[in-house]
Amino acid sequence: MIAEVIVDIAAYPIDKPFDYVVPKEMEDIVEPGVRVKVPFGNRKLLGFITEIKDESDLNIVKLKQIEEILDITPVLTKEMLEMADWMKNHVLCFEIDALFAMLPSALKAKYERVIRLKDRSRLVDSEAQALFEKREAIPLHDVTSMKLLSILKKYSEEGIIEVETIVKQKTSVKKERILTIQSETEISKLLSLLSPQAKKQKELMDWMIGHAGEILSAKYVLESTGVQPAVLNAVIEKGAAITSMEEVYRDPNIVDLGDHSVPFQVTEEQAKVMDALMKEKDQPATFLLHGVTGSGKTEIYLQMIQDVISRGKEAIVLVPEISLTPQMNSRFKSRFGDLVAVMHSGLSAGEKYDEWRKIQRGEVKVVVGARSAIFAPFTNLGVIILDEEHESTYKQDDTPRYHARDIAIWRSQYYSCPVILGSATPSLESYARASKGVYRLLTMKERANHHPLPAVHVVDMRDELKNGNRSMFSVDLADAVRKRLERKEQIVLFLNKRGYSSFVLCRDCGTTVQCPNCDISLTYHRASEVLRCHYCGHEEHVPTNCPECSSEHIRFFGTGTQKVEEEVSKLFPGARVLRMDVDTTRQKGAHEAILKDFGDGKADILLGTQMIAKGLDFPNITLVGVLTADTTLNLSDFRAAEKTFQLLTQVSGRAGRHDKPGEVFIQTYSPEHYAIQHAKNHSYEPFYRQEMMARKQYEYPPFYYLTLIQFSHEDLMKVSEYAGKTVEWLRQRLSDQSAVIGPTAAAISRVNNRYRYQCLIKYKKEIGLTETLQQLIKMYRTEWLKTGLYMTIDMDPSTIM
Ligand SMILES: Nc1ncnc2c1ncn2[C@@H]1O[C@H](COP(=O)(O)OP(=O)(O)OP(=O)(O)O)[C@@H](O)[C@H]1O
Ligand SMILES: [Zn+2]
Ligand SMILES: [Zn+2]
Repeated sequence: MIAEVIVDIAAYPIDKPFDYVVPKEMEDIVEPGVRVKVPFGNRKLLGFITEIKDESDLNIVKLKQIEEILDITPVLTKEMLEMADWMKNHVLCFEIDALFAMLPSALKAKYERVIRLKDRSRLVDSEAQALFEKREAIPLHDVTSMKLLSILKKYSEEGIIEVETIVKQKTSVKKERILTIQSETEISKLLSLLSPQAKKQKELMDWMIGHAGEILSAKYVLESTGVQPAVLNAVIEKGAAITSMEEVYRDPNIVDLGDHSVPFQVTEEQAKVMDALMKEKDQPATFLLHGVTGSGKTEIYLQMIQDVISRGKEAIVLVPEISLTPQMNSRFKSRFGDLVAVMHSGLSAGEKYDEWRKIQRGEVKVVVGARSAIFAPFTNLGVIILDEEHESTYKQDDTPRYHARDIAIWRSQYYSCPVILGSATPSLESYARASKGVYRLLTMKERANHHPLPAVHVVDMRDELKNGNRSMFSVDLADAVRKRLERKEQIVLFLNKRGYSSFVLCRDCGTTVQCPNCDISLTYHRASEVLRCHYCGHEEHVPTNCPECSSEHIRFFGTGTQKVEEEVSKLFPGARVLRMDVDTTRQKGAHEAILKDFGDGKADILLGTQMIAKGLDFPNITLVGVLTADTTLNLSDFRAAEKTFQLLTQVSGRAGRHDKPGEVFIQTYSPEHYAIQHAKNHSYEPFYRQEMMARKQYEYPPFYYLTLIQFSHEDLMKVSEYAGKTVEWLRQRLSDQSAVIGPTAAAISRVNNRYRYQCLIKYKKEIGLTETLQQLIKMYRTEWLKTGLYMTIDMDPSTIM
């Protein structure tokens, strides 16, 4: 018996499975989707069995043997193996990269595997009985008899045993110090021996007498009594309590934001949409649900999923970045409870693996998660939903460079179930497809409560400057804020993008302080008084003199959220502000905590970046202020206008969602720009038409396809040489239907001391492009890589910067 194995060796020039001989005794156990350890050269590698066959085309004598089996039941389904086969050509990656993308990281390396006994009474084989005699769990590694392994495989399928992966977390398992307080008599005895100077210890022991015999966490004791840890330790040492470390259950933090647990009576528009969906609930159809902000798209998702669950099927819901939308989480949990798993980047490897297992075992029916949740190992999918489908986070910018939407559509065909792409501002691509009838367009033009969309005012900041207002608040916005503060209503202040916004500038010579490794300005962090590079992590102190001209007139410039916060406290003394940005949300659960506080009315103003633009649904928000609309507009990217329009529409949509009417102020230096004007009027379609004309004229998607090839090298000459070679090579091979543009230096021309170049292929139809690029990759991996060059190919770049 021969197994085809995809091995974990990404630097290899060719992407193909290798044949291995299956040792006789393993024959009953191996099957596609199982992980194995195999010899490769003089190394041992992790691999996946993709196929079992009787014979090899190669000389059997030369074939090596599988060395070890890591799973007794497959971790990859047949569907995943097929999907990987499709992905490697679709996104130009190696099959192994596709397979790894589908699994939680816990299964990517070789972690310890443990067989756990679940039902002793059904252990019938004497060998198995002997194995588990006196033990509930044994390392899989210890089972060397293949006969025994094949018995265990059968048990595992029948649910008598279970194989678990023990994940050794870098941060170690979450443990808490637990105290068992001694009896009253014991503590009284200790008290009598205490020296009279030890007042604090006496205080603590007195408190403990009131809690004699209780089991409490050390944290609780410290918080309740206010004593220092040293005092607690001294008392424990004397014997007033016994301590132990106990593991706390890993539970992805979901804050209950008080959501409806029963379905709403649908509105007329919602009912129409539901009807259309229900008619094709068994069809692999892709729907584009275009509904204005607050139209109740989430309610559609919830009711659709309710139906899917009632038919015994499963649902995947993707959200752009779940840690940014705790409200979504909370809504799904309150409707479906324990049937929901969550998957996002904020979870530890262990938590992710726990959630993944819940899905694989069929314990949950719904997964709500970020991009990679599209690979959730469900086997009976009934619907796949992408909320905010226009978001660029659905595209992975690293190998494998897949778009979750494409994977969703592939899976929907596999299971013959619908895909719902939802957005108030669909991507141009999706809307164009819907207009052509490739997707079904469903529209909701009204808010669920029939209230109007908020009134949007565009403020020309050039006029403010002319009138001598140098503040970042226009007179009108400042007035509006004051009114809300008086009326005790809530305000969202949105600062477009943090990155470039806060840098150090010399007022005499105009120099900005640059990263020594990258071609970009350093960002100023006020809290720690340092300059930091967001590309390579370089950090330095703020200089007192300009590095170029030595002038002392060097100061930070721009509008970071911290600076806005300071200005707010000056302009609106007494206003309570919550700031939500990368700095304030570093800690786990911080997003949820900030939103909960805001929802509970503990602040008047929520100030933040991109992460507050989406998904917020709070009744008391009546004013949204966009401090700087222009940042995204000025990006040298063909999607700049689209991104600006989307962002402004989304953030405006946070205002006036419930009974109180909303108002929005957009501050800009280019008020006449069509992206801003159409956002002001909430007019998606006119924006779409105008933007489509521009795309057509400049030959960009969705009229043309793009492939971006990027190069980097420590040596500037080398990188431009290889980029040039590639362009020549491609021009010789591609038809004259395609344009190869470049080579040019990338917008950020140096990162981490590597110079960056790129070229762009624009085409409408290019048969054989994939094969040509695969040849290019082979050439790169066999020859160019050795010279220190890196090359990446993106068949559907989300940006070309
Ligand atoms: N049929 C309904 N009856 C009453 N209230 C509803 C109904 N449907 C939705 N709502 C409420 O209307 C508000 C807006 O709905 P939802 O958040 O689902 O909108 P959305 O389309 O997802 O908006 P956005 O794109 O801005 O996130 C929510 O508070 C929701 O609870
Ligand atoms: Zn200077
Ligand atoms: Zn840098």
